[in-house]
Amino acid sequence: MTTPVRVAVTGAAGQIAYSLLFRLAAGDVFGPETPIELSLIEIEPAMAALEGVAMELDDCAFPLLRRMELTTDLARGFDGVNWALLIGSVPRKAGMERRDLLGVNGAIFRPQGRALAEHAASDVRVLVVGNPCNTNALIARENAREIPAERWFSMTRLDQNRARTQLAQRAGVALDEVRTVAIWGNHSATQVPDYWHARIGGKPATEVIDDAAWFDEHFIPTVQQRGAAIIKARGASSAASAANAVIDSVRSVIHPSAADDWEALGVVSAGEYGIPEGLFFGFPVRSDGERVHVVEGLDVPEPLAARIAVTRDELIAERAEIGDLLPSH
Ligand SMILES: NC(=O)C1=CN([C@@H]2O[C@H](COP(=O)(O)OP(=O)(O)OC[C@H]3O[C@@H](n4cnc5c(N)ncnc54)[C@H](O)[C@@H]3O)[C@@H](O)[C@H]2O)C=CC1
Ligand SMILES: O=C([O-])CC(=O)C(=O)O
Repeated sequence: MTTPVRVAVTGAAGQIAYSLLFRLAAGDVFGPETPIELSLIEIEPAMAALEGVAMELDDCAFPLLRRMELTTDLARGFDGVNWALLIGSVPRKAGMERRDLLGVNGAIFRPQGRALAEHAASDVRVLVVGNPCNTNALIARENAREIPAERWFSMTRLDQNRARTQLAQRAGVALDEVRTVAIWGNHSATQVPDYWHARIGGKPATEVIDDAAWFDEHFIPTVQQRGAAIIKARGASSAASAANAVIDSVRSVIHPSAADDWEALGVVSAGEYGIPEGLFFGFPVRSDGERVHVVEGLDVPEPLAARIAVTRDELIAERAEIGDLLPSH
């Protein structure tokens, strides 16, 4: 029998988790042969709601779901986990930028980093979703340096999915015609949805969509501002699409990438494309099914370089704000 995968989900009674957990337990991420043990982590006021979610999971009678642990205790919650999906945190409201959440959310990720280093399985991989996700990931990782850099990710996949859909709709083609869409930098309004390298039906997107102004004036701002547009329309931040992006992110790490495509993930910079080492930066990445690598050697035209510099500087500024959450303090 296949060994069960043990997955911790923080914020397990929240909106994103409510769209995620049922798909995880159904096998959408690790496949129909892999049993799953869920470690559902919440804060005390949400434990009653979490009991309700767990009852619903029970009531689905998922054959793959072997065990559930419901806890507020990080040592218990992260014990032996192979994956940690760090979602639990406060979402922004209309009028806020994600970075405005650093004060309230940043402190969550320091003890979580420590507990992961002390209790998780030796092969643990961590995906940070709670915003601002790149810098929250930095806080967790800096407090858990025992976990190798290549096992940490922050989520930019929702931006990539948004970008692919915008391109497919504008070109009037099926989604799987759209390939090699990169998201550079921060999961914020400075992110760079990259149309320069995107391909549609095997050709450069800029050849297929013969409307140069559309890319800068519509495509980039639409993707950068999509989260805010959803908050305005729904009165709450994106949840089902975020959960879907969590599933896509994990799958893109554990499965080899398609030969003619790449994925979007925030990873720890090793200095690629001149990004300072240690920052969590959205890059185009490829996986061999075990390990994720940044796609290197892409030409970076000047307008793209200028935009990458803006999002890089924002991440440097965010890092400067969280000094007291780093381990030397
Ligand atoms: N990276 C991305 O692409 C996206 C990130 N997000 C972010 O994901 C986060 C969660 O969003 P939602 O699920 O909609 O929020 P939500 O408010 O519905 O749920 C958050 C849950 O986290 C729990 N929580 C708070 N502090 C916690 C802690 N210290 N430990 C464990 N659980 C804790 C809360 O009790 C709540 O149940 C937000 O920060 C949001 O901005 C949302 C969409 C996309
Ligand atoms: O915009 C937000 O606050 C939630 C989020 O990260 C997204 O939808 O991309």
